Amino acid sequence: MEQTEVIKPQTLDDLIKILHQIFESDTINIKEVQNIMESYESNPQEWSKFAKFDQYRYTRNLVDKGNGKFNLMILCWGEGHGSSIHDHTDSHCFMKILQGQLKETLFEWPDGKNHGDMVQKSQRILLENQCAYINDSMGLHRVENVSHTEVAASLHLYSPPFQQCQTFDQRTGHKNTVKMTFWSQFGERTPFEAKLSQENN
Ligand SMILES: N[C@@H](CS(=O)O)C(=O)O
Ligand SMILES: [Fe+2]
Repeated sequence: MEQTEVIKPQTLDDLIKILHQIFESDTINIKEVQNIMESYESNPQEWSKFAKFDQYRYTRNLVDKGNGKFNLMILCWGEGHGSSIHDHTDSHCFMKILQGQLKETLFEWPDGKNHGDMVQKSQRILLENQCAYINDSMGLHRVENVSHTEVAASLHLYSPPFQQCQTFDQRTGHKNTVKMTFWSQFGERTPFEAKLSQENN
């Protein structure tokens, strides 16, 4: 049996250091990354400087550029906030819950024949410290903070990094390409000029 080393990151900085080491290699082991992200015990003192919320939409806050190999970001979800159905531009997507809970709904890619509702594959609630994984071969997803009383925060790693994705209309399967924006980068609010003509997904 293959032996996977279990390294427990002690802090968020420690986790980032370990991720840099892992992604130096050209081949990555999905389970290994997922396990390491999961074994970091979320400590808000370590990440609150990145967690900036907006009243209306979930925010994407860049934490680390992973030497060009990955983007690590914290997404902040107010009560009732959710994403549209979207893909991940052929990248790996790891998503760890830092605070609260998120509902993830998986959908099949529309096949262009059915013009009705998109086909839902599964649904689950992700709990604090859990780390989910998705890529385009597994389908599309929508993520939601369904709580009316609690906010949520999640740590996302995308490799390779990407700046746009496709969003899908649940009722028709029609798609749009959208640019993705950072609400903040390294703890600083993104200046207005840099955000012009960008949207959230
Ligand atoms: N993939 C989405 C967040 S999520 O709904 O998985 C994003 O990066 O904005
Ligand atoms: Fe996503």
